Amino acid sequence: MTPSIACPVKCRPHPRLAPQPPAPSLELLAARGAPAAGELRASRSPPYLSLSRSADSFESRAPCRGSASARRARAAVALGGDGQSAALIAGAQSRHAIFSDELVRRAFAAAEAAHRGQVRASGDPYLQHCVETAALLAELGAFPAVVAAGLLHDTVDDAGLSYGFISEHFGAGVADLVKGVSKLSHLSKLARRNDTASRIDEADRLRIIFLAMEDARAVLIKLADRLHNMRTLDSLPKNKQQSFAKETLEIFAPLANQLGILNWKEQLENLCFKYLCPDKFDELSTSLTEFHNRDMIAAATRRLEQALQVRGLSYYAIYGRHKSLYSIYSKMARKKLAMDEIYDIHGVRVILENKADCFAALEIIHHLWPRIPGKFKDYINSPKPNRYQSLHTVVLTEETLPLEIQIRTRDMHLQAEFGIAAHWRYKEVAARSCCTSVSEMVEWVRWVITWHCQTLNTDHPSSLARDASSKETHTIPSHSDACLLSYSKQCDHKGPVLVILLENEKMSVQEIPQHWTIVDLLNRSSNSGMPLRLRLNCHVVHNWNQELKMGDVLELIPSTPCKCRGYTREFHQKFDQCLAVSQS
Ligand SMILES: Nc1nc2c(ncn2[C@@H]2O[C@H](COP(=O)(O)OP(=O)(O)OP(=O)(O)O)[C@@H](O)[C@H]2O)c(=O)[nH]1
Ligand SMILES: Nc1ncnc2c1ncn2[C@@H]1O[C@H](COP(=O)(O)OP(=O)(O)OP(=O)(O)O)[C@@H](O)[C@H]1O
Repeated sequence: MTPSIACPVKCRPHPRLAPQPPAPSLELLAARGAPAAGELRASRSPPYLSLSRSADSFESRAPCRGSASARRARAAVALGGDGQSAALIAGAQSRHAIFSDELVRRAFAAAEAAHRGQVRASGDPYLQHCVETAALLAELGAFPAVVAAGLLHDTVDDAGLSYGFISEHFGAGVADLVKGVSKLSHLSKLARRNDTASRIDEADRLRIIFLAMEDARAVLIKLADRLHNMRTLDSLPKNKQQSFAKETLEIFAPLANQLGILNWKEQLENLCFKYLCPDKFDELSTSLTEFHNRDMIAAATRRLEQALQVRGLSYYAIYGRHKSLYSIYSKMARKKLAMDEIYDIHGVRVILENKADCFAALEIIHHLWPRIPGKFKDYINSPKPNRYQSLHTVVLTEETLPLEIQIRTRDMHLQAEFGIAAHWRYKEVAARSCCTSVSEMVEWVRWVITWHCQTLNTDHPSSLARDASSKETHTIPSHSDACLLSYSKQCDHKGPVLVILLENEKMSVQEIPQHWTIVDLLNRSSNSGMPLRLRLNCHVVHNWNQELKMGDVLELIPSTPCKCRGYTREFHQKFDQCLAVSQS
């Protein structure tokens, strides 16, 4: 007898990565890649909420209110917040049980006190943004610490709470996450000011830095923050909408894709599309009504399940997805096609045990629906150069619409999702350079996120997540000092090092060889004279001969231009000595 839609499957761990997080089940992959059959979302339209915001940032900043907000936050943590917040927390709790968690409730109280009086441009309380950011993380199934950090993510930058305060009340783990999000926000702001998104290579490098310099969970929180901000972009002036949308399209949506959070990626892209090309967005949305059938995938999936059962063919998963509007638009532009020439607006995927079952399923499918000539591809017998394997066919359904069906084994599926044929890589990096160590690092982060969400995911429970008691026994894996995929100082990874250079508020993302020092970088990049001082990751630099590492932010604070070109090590040794003497 055929099993139900998705039985838990033991997945093969990626052979090159250590330590391995527990492998994700196909159920999870289905849940994250596309809704499982029977769980299809009612509409693929992006949820455009009507929250609005102010000009330069997403909130109206209150005057310097750090110490007062810290006092209120301290009181709120002790007392559990004030009565006014009851409706917001109750709303959040009704959506996600995690908002009843003790740590999360205290974080809510602290965020409420810290942001009290701050409003969005729409007039909505700022706290609403914090709650929505945390709710997005809760939807992914994040740990309480991550949800708490989501609630607190702006309290350091925008409400004057300190790292020490958060660490004292919520632990160093939560404080580190908040600090990480702050760093990412800072870099993102610089990137917007410098229009980094317009320079593809720099945008690529910036994403890599984001992944390399922070705990993957801080990136998750930043993504959730950006998704909610994109959903509430309406009241910003047009130029701000454009710069947020541009940055989101080039940096945050690809990040979500690399991390395997496809649902967020699609929402971000659709929102960017709406703000960047409003006319095209409206035109395609209208045309799509002709080619889009909300119920077709669920109906086709049911029919296919029944047919497989009748033939006694077991399968691991069957699920479908509607292609997003932005993906349709991109494919039309890339291939110069009209909408009626896009055959995968509706798609279904079937995952089976072995090759023979794949071909048997193909035969069943071709009996169920007439095939569209010229659309069958046998990547099982003829794998793509990147080792992607699958059978693809397009059939015409009862609704007289094309349906693309992909058929593969679970190993082929894991290869397509996590291996060299991984979707993010196949889509985005083919045309761009991406060194092996960076690819591996992204794979690692993706595994971590997948593992993290699977373990905790409450909306799509897996065999692992069902046992609530198992939650606390897992912590997110991290690189050991010896791990080659880590970019920590101790590691001797083989790829280039990416650092951020700030000069007069101008930011550039620089690729430098391993073991380069600050002096090496200055010699290469500066032509505007000798900087008076340097700051590395916000600390004044005394030793200019120190090596730079992945994700370092080097700030040049210039003095008057000087005619001498080049910075010799000897000069800097002397300079350092002078500095040391003057500071002693
Ligand atoms: N992960 C992954 N998916 C792939 C790869 N190649 C194809 N696919 C999937 O298969 C779908 C269709 O691929 P093909 O049958 O080769 O079709 P195509 O030549 O791209 O063009 P169309 O037939 O117009 O879609 C893509 O939209 C992807 O979903 C790959 O290398 N890696
Ligand atoms: N037939 C299908 N059934 C289920 N999921 C699919 C199917 N085709 C693609 N997907 C998944 O849906 C997500 C979004 O796919 P999308 O159509 O945007 O990109 P794509 O498949 O690479 O298409 P293309 O390159 O043709 O534009 C990806 O995770 C992809 O693996």
